Amino acid sequence: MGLFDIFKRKAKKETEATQPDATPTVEQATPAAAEPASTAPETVVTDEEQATPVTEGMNTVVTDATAAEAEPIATPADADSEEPAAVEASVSAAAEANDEAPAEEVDVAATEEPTPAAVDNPAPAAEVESVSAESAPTAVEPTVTTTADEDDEGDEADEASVETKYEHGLAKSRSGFGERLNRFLARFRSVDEDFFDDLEELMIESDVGYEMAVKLSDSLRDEVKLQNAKSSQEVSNVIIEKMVELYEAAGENEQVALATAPTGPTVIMFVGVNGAGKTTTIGKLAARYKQAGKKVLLAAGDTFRAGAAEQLDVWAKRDGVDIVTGPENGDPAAVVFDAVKQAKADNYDILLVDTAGRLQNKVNLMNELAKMKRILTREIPDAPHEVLLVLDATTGQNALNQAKIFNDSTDVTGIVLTKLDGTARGGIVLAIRNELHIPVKLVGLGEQVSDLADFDASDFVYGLFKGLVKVD
Ligand SMILES: Nc1nc2c(ncn2[C@@H]2O[C@H](COP(=O)(O)OP(=O)(O)OP(=O)(O)O)[C@@H](O)[C@H]2O)c(=O)[nH]1
Repeated sequence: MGLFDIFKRKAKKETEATQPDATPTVEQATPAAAEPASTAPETVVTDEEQATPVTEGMNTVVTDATAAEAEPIATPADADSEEPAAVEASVSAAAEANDEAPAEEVDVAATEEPTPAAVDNPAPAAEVESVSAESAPTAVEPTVTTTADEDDEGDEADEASVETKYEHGLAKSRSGFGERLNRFLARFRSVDEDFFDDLEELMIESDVGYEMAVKLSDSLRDEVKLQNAKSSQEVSNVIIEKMVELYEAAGENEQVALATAPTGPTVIMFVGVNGAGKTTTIGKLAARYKQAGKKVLLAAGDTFRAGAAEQLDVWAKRDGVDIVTGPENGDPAAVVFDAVKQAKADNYDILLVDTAGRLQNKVNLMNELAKMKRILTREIPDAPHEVLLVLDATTGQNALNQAKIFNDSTDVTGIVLTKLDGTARGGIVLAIRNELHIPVKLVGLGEQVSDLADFDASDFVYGLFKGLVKVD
């Protein structure tokens, strides 16, 4: 679906939602007020005086009062609060880009794969903890039960709540992008080489990646479409429209829905560096499955980081799901083995496997992940059904480098992009699609249990550009 279709559909839904009855109100009768609140300015930038003045260190002003109210523009301090993405070659180095510096590095190669005997009798290694829903603390989100009659209404409400999550979660990116776009448009005089240089800079600052930035400016150059764009609003629309076109083209045939096992437990393995949000994502996803009536088991496969199993245990209790843990510094493969056995024997629907996030080098990482996968596959031939790489969106290009390393180590089937709410550069989604061709399947839009959403390209695009695109 094209950019303007998305915006028209969403704007229509919003209008319907805000105008429940057909009786025109005084506000509706006024053309200006009938305009969606998100409407971006139609500023014709023709000379110095008319250009929106942008001063480093000051808030950029959106010239249209309505848009300014709806979309407060981030201060440069906000937008620039993230460290410039450093290019790191090793997994350890990439892990250091995260705020939380884990204490230890573990040489997994030194850890023996469990011998068949050990695997057959791994009793001392792991501990299965059953958490009854009654004894568990109340989950952050209330369980919603619906009758069949309420299903349609429920679906609409769910859809609306997902859209709202995206809108709120992407507020920082939207204002960051808006601020950069305003700065760019303030400099816009004519479509010349400086224009394309500035455009590439704008895109790179927004984390869309160098390749995507160049692709975008090249395709705009080719089309010379911008030659006809007279106002800053038209220029802005053309740029965003082209970006969405390239984004959609790069994602053809991507399967974004999470895979499920045809029979038996669905096994999902989570990989990624420490601090990316693996545990939190597992906790959020477990809550979601539990609410959908599934029997869920967690495997605390990160035995190396002190406190990792405890952190997952807190989520298990909160969600009212079961967990298999092992001793600290024990063999994670033994935990995985116990968990998959348990999942099969006790008819669990879902097994979510946490893994270590920090290993000494790529070879160790590869060995460790391969070992876990082998154990899962031995017990359930088509498992793991998903290997989800958890990436922290605030680490920008570093997240891309991590993705390349992990993808070399194990076949990643999808990406969970966390902390999108914490970045002013949501363009990372475009870079991932363009450079990695691994589908983003889930997005983290906050720290609460409900702040996890299936990735939806339309909701994402709307959340990112709302207020910057004008639909006639
Ligand atoms: N704002 C925000 N914070 C998040 C999100 N996902 C995770 N976090 C936070 O990120 C921090 C790290 O998350 P964890 O789940 O512990 O990360 P991890 O990858 O499991 O890290 P290790 O346990 O060290 O391997 C926590 O403070 C989480 O609350 C998100 O989508 N948005």
